[in-house]
Amino acid sequence: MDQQLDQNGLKEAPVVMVMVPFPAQGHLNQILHFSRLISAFGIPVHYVGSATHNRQAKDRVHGWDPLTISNIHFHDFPIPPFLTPPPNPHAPYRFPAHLQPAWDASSQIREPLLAFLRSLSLTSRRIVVVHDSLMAFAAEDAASLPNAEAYALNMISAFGIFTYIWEMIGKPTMPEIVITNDMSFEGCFTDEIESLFSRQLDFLKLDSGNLYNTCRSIEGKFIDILGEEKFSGNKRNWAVGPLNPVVLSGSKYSNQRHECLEWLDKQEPRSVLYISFGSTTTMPDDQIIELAIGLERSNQMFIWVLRDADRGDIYAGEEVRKAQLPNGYEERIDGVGLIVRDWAPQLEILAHPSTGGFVSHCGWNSCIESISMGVPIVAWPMHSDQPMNTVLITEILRVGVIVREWEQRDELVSSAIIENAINKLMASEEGEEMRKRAEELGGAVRESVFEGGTSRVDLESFIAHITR
Ligand SMILES: O=c1ccn([C@@H]2O[C@H](COP(=O)(O)OP(=O)(O)O[C@H]3O[C@H](CO)[C@@H](O)[C@H](O)[C@H]3O)[C@@H](O)[C@H]2O)c(=O)[nH]1
Repeated sequence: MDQQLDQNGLKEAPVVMVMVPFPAQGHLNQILHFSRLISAFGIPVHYVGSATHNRQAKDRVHGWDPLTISNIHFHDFPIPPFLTPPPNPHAPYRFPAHLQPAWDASSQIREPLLAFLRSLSLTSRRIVVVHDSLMAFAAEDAASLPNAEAYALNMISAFGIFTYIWEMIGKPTMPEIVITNDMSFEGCFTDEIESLFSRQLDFLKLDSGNLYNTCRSIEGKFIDILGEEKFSGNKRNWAVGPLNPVVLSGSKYSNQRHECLEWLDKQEPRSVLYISFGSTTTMPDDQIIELAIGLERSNQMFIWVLRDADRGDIYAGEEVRKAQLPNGYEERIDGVGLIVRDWAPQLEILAHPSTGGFVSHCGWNSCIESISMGVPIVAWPMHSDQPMNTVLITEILRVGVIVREWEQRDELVSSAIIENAINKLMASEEGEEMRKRAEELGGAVRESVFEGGTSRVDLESFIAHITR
């Protein structure tokens, strides 16, 4: 925003935005994509975090290059050293509890953040703090300054947020919603993360409004419900998603195209299944074997990203487990399947015309990236909001099939179950209908971010509000 003249003809400092992300890939990513959208309005954006998490966010972004945007400024704040243990493939639950030390240490950015906000406060007309809903202390810090205000950027689906609040307020009857038995967060989190959520509740009351990474064509009904007083306490809401670019250009990877994209170029349209479980899933060895066999028996072409969950510090350099595949597997699948063990360009893979389906744990980024590229999903939820996203994908939007019900989460999923779910999506009439619905929905979602689309209108309304 250019500097403006106030009524005395003096130059007013601009509105500036400070982004406060939560240090996990699926969160760093969304707030960085949001920074790109905001910076396009000429508003200076300050993205704050520890050096390692800022580096991670920049290194892994897909679809655009943050270093080409001069009004996004990264600030490395000191945090105490933290343990960065490997994920435990044999833990009794799939939640990535090994990330807890990184999350605990990152709460220590509060002190440098407050000092930074105070200094900006002296030179800016207004500071707009946009924080992850898990870093809501930033709302209290904003409230301590005369010219700052805070907004929560919600990183999960509106349906997921609705269900979470609805369970918390005692599951009131809601005639406009079909309530099903699988609408519950039971077994999704550890006690530590539940306690982190509860610590945010008082801070969140200090926010001036809520931003959502979703759009009306995906979940208009739930966006409306979240606008009701009992859900948002009369705060303003803006649904500005998908935050990921829907047209990919200027990627920092464009000069060094990943080999899997070259391989995709050679395949038939919509023929390839993409398999990836995000950045927080670690499967035990026996489950990896069943998945390998199920994939092979499905006779589909595939790209499988076979990685463990991230560590708290992805640059710490400790050894990474190399998951074992059945004997001779990689030779047998040569020409049919590709195993990727490094960081895959997911957004580019989903946008590629040869990609026809996605076996996903249903993290919200994966869901909204897949929906915005028109790719249907084989849903295999592991923890957190993923079971709720599965309900949204398979029952509400009907753009996917489920691998196994959430109640069976502790059981080994056999190769036969995996093979059936894959073939239902990739090689059945029902799957074809889902693919058509996914393509239509993708088209509507992409339109929503262009001129006149609902998410664009909400984004412009948010900009008008903060620059008032
Ligand atoms: O090789 C890879 C693996 C992942 N990704 C990207 O990494 C992100 C992964 O995010 P997501 O699909 O949301 O999964 P998680 O990493 O598991 O995300 C966590 O954060 C999300 C946002 O709160 C929640 O919805 C999830 O349940 C939670 O596990 C996506 O943008 C992917 O495109 C890649 O680009 N390449």
